[in-house]
Amino acid sequence: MSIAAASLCGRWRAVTQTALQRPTMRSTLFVCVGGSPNRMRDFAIFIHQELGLDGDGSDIADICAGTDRYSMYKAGPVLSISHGMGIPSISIMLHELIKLLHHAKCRDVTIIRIGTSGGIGIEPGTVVITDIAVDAFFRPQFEQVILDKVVIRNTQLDQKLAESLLRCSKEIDDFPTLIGHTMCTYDFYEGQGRLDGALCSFSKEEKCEYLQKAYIARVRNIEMESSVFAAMCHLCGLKAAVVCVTLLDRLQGDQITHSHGVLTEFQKRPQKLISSFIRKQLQMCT
Ligand SMILES: O=P(O)(O)O[C@H]1O[C@H](CO)[C@@H](O)[C@H]1O
Ligand SMILES: O=c1cc[nH]c(=O)[nH]1
Repeated sequence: MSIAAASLCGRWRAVTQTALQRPTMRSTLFVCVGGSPNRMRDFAIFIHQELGLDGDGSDIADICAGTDRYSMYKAGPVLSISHGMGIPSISIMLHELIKLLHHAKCRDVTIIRIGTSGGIGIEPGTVVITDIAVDAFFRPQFEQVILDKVVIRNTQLDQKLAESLLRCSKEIDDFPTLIGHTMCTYDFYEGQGRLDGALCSFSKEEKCEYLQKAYIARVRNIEMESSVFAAMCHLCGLKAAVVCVTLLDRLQGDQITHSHGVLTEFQKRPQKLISSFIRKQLQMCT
């Protein structure tokens, strides 16, 4: 365990056990993760208000304030944690989180990544619930190098949870939501077939051909964490989902051109869906 995680352990145990012991909340803990510390703070405040907890939540404290590697907030039975960008970053956070959940004896944990992504052939603003994460070759697997060996791990997410989330989205009906494959890459630019990075070694035609192949392989969005997230949660027996809004349609271009206001509203969509889902799970009225 890293120093950051070790110093958190006592506090974490108190935090998670309080959540588990709340009689009205039942023994359910929801962990929501996403790249940006600000987004995850906003989500913590939003869910605090949605759950009708005391106050407006604006004084919520970062449980991980001792490190700037990630932020963690607690609102009732919900933990909201940032993980940075990319597989190595989320993987470190998940190792530490899963150990802490274990030491705190947490049971019945549902973990959901709420993020952003690039869509393929779907309207920008669509929320994609991932059924399986695939790699850049459209294979449903995550390759973990351990010592000098490549270990292949399963990237299947919880199908029942994905279907429950889709049902929940139909009740909100404010924005399009679908279930599809999510491609997880190691890079935002060349790794996602962008022509506008500092380096680019392929033509527009090659890029279009690749993204069309992805669409045919049932990939509906691209992001950078889902495969290791799915693999680690699957191996550790955590019920997990990935719910990402698409900021653009990659078949139309590479640059995110919507206004700040539109993008802010898009980023709220997975949060609204997850809030509605959590409220239902806790059997609160919508
Ligand atoms: O919206 P978040 O959770 O930050 O995730 C997406 O955004 C980042 C790229 O801008 C990558 O980490 C990608 O997975
Ligand atoms: O195109 C995009 C948008 C958000 N995040 C990604 O990884 N890719």
